[in-house]
Parts: sequence; structure tokens; C-alpha cells
Amino acid sequence: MNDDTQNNAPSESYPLLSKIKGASDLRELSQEQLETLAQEIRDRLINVTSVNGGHLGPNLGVVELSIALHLVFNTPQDQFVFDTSHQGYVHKLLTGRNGPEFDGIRSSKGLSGFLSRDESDHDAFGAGHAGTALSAALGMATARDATGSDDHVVAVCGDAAFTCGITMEALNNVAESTKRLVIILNDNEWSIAKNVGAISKYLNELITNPIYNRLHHDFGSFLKNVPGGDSLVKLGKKAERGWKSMVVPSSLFEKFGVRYLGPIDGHDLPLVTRYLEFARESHEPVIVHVVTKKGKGYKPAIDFPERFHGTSPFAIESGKSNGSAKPTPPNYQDVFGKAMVKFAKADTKKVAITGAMPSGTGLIHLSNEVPEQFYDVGIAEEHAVLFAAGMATRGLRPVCAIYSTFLQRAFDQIIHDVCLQKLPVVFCMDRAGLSPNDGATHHGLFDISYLRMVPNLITMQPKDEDELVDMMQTAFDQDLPAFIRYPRGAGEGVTIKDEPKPLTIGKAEILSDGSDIVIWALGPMIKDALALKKKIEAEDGLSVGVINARFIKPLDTELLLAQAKQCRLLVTMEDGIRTGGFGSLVAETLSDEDVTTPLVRIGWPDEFVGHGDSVSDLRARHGLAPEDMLANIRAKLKTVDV
Ligand SMILES: Cc1ncc(C[n+]2csc(CCOP(=O)(O)OP(=O)(O)O)c2C)c(N)n1
Ligand SMILES: CC(=O)[C@@H](O)[C@H](O)COP(=O)(O)O
Ligand SMILES: [Mg+2]
Repeated sequence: MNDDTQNNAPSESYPLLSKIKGASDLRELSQEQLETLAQEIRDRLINVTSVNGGHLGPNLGVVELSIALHLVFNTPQDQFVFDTSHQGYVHKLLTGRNGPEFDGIRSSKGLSGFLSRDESDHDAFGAGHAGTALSAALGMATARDATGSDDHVVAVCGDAAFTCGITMEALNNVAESTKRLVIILNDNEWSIAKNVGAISKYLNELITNPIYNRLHHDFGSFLKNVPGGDSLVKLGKKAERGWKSMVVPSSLFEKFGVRYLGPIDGHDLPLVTRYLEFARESHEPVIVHVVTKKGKGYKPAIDFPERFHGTSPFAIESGKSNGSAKPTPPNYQDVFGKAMVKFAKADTKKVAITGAMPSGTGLIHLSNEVPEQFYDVGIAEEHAVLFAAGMATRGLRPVCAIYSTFLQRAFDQIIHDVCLQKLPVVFCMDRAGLSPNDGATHHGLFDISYLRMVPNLITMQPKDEDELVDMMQTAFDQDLPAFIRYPRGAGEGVTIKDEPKPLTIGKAEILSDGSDIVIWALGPMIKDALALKKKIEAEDGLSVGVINARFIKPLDTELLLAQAKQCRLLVTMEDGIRTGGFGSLVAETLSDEDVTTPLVRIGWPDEFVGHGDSVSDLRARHGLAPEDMLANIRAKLKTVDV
């Protein structure tokens, strides 16, 4: 597929790509063969992600860049650090991972969708959260200098990575830390949504400013037209740079002591290669600004860059998702987003903030319908939370819609700025629980534990999408920081009331009574609890109660203790890590009251959970399949007199 307009199915054969085991194989190819290889890589990316889903758009945009990187540098001796590393598929293909493991990327049988040190020596640094590459690469370069090595370190950063605070913290430190660091700014003007903020506008100026471009590129010929300029040209590059800095506004990067090269066409393989060769020999930190097109080579991905940033499986010919256009039941993110629209329309003080993820959080609905109450602050979760805290001091009711895993970035802001000052910020944490295909960097398994220890907050989890809206109302009706956690994907298919009904803070819901065993479950685990009840009552002849815990903090201690004193066995079930989780809270509560009722805590073990095909697949692989949970309960029953 040679241009962006054709839509026919990509080739299924990859004669050149199948011969590439490493950089040396690349260097044997002619320029023409390299262009053919680029096409084969695009075909492979499209074919595999059409089945598995994945980050097709970002990877199509870095095909030439990745080839050039491996032509010029030698991994693993030289080290590449990809920011977020969702755009690392091409790097994987070029470093010996083009077999069945690539066909299964992001699934149980295949590669991670991100770089991982455990996966390959060519993956110098793992990632999944944005904004880490420059900092880590700077650490590597500084360590290299300190140990007298002479390999190269290259940070590959997207334009939106520069909206991250950590990236700017690292940029501030580059010139003082090392003389040799190559930074690639892969500028496609997109984050997941369109990139935002002053940095994005500035980068766009660099790309579009004709003066800067022409002068910057062709300063030598410019000098020839200036009296005395000729003699300066003879003085060579150093003089040129001196002159240029007077005539051409030096870039922000040069102000930070980093030599700026570009902007160049990131799809012109020979040009990118030449610039990387120059950067490799540079004796000062250098940033190469490459301009790329997200989705290059596949028209649907170019036309819909946000959808193809991280796509679900799709039909190649049409680009249409294989899933139903309108997922039934609706995804939690859309229930949240539409409810937020209603709340915002009813009260101008209710606003919502995203960190560069309007679609994923569902705030796209608010952005479309009530844009004046919608804020996208870029990939800047720490700022998002502080920004909300500031808003709350002025009477606004801000909602931070940030995935559970990405909210980890703002843990200090939660403690130090929001809860210590009791500011009524509402946090809607989607992707609480598993994000199966994304894996360890994206599962939301820690928020119950990391929030439990913070005073002055409320944490709750709904049993279904109707209760999510009730919990939003509950959060708005009180004045403490409030956190609502809910899973990735579809709800339970219940009807959502027109008018939400606020809940009584700290009160759980008895779904069914039981005198032998009582199960306290959170969110999607309630379904599993009801299934266990049915099985145990039918097969073990015991009576099982099920409680929708609803509130993690404050826990419904009154009901818990009353039930613990009359039942034989308590069980907790949470889609979070067991360590310090909901079950730990229940155990501590029983212990504080000297209640000795035996307790089984069902949750994720104290380990990182990798990527997999689905929630049930990962549960089965980590001893959390329904039969495992039943066996766990039965094993405990043997030790108590029931
Ligand atoms: C801390 C954090 N917040 C949000 C995300 C979600 N996310 C993944 S990639 C991405 C956009 C990255 O844009 P850019 O760096 O420009 O790379 P591109 O996809 O354009 O190649 C975002 C917001 C994340 N991975 N990490
Ligand atoms: C790379 C990244 O962090 C995002 O693209 C993330 O993969 C989105 O996850 P969802 O698909 O769950 O929105
Ligand atoms: Mg980008």
C-alpha cells in the first residue's frame, strides 16, 4: 500500500522483513529495498493489529524513523528509550521479534504492547506511562559518562510527551548532566486526541514558520546574500551558528542547552538517516525534530487518528471496528461521560478535567456538548489534580477523570493538596481493575490500597452503571474529596434512572442474607459472589449472604461487625491487589474489635500482572478463576466448624 489513499488489503508476505534479524541485515539493503521494507512493515502492522487491536496509528508513523534509528545505531550496545513505548512495535520487528510472538502481540501468547526489559536486551527501558523516556535516557547517558563507556543513548519522545512535567524536568537537567544525548522529537501533532497547550502550539510554529524553516535550513546561502556573509561562511559551522542565533530565533531547546535540528520530514528515510548520523557524532546534547503523520500508509488511521491511536480489531478494507458500533451495554466511560454532561448542564460550577484522554474517559461527550466546562490539560495528571484543587477553592466542583493507573502519577497532589485541605474534588477512575491487553503498566490494581491510607476522603465502587451515576451524585452532595472507581468496558446492562439517587455515605447494600457465609464484594466481583453463593448453597448446603460493599472508605463497619458476629465465615472480593486492599481493611476492622470470625480475602496477589487476552484469562492465570475462588473458600471451611 504505497500511498495514503489506497485501501486495499496489505500484502500477507514479507520477504525482506522476514530476513531482518538485526541492524546488520538492514545495512545490507539498498535504498530501494529499504523503502520496500518500510511497506512490508506497514503491511505487517495493519494485518496484526486488525486481528489483535493495538497502537496502529503511532506505529505506522514511526516506520522510517525506527528503520533509520537501527541503521545508524547499534542496539543493545546503544540504548533506545521510547516514551510510553506504545510506538515500539517496529523496533520489535527490527530486533528479532517478527515471529508468532508478534502475531500474538498484546495477547496471552504474544509480546507486550510496550517495551519491556524482560522481553529483549534491545528494550533498554520499559514503559507504558508517558513522559518517562527523557529522564531515564538522561540517567543512562550520565551513568555511561561516569563509567567511561562510549555507547549512544537515544530518547524517542512524542510531541505529547513534552506536555508531561517529567519530560520538562529532564530537559532542564540535560545540559548540566551530559554532553552526549540524542533526543528524537517525533512530532505528529497528536496525543491520543489532538495535542494541546503552549508546547504543542510552539512546536507547530517551528514546523510552519517559513522564516525559521528557510533560515534554519539554508543559512549558508542566506549568509552569501548578506554583506560580509561570505567570509563568515568560510569561518565554518561555529560562526554560522553564532550568526544564526542572532538572526534566527533560537529554539526553546537551545535555550535549554540542547542543539535543535529540524524540523525534517520524518518519512524521508535518507534524510532522517543523515540527521541521525549527524546527531550521533554530536558532542553536545541534540534534539532532532522529525515531523511524522500518525497512521501514515493506512487511510482510515490517517482520517481517524484518535480512534486508531489504540484500535480494537477492525476490518482492513473499511477500517471499521469489528465490535458493534454502539457497545451494548454501554461502556462505563460513556455512562460517566453522558452523566457528566447532565450534571454540567444543570450546574455551571461542575467542570471536568482530562489528562489528554477525552475519548477513553468519556469526557468527549462533555467536550462536544458543554465545551466551556471541559478541560484537557495534556498528559499532566499531577497538574490536573492541582488545577482541580485550585478550582475547588473558588467554588467550582471539578471532576478529574483519570484512569486508576495514571492517577498514580498524582499521589502527592491527592494527599498534600486535595485531602489535607479537604477540597471537594471528585475523581472518576476508569480502568480500575484489569486492562488485559495493556498489561502491568495499565492495570488499575493499586488504587484501593493507595487511597485507603489517606485521611479526609471517600472511596466507592458501584455494582453497575446506574449506581455509578448515583455515586457521582453522592460525591457532589458532600464536601470531601471523593473517588469513584469502575472497570474498563461494558456495564451490567441495567437501566439508568433519569434522576440519580444519592447514597448514604458509608452504608453497604445487602443483596442477600446468609447465616453461614457472608461475602462482601466490590463492583464486578459482585457477579462472581452471586455465582459462588448459588454454587455453595446448592453443593455445600450452606447459606450464603452477599453484600454490595459500595464504600471502601468509610467502610460500613456497623453492618460488617454485626454480620461477623453471627456468621461462620467472612469473604471479601475485590478487583485490586490484596496487599492493603479492601480485604485488609476488613481484617484490620475485625482485629480492632477483637472479632475472630475467619476471613478469606479474594483479590490480586502481591505481584505484577502481565498482559493477556481478557479478564477471565488473566484471572485463571493468577488463581482467581471461579473454581479457584470456590476452592479457596472450601479450604477455609474445612478449618472452621460450619
Ligand atoms: C501518564 C500517562 N497518561 C496518559 C497516558 C495515555 N497515553 C498513552 S499514549 C498517549 C499520547 C502520546 O502522544 P505522543 O507522545 O505524542 O505519542 P504518539 O502517540 O503521538 O506517537 C497518551 C495520552 C499514558 N500512557 N501515560
Ligand atoms: C498507550 C496508552 O496508555 C493508551 O493508549 C492506553 O493503551 C489506552 O487504554 P484504553 O484502550 O483502555 O483506553
Ligand atoms: Mg504525538
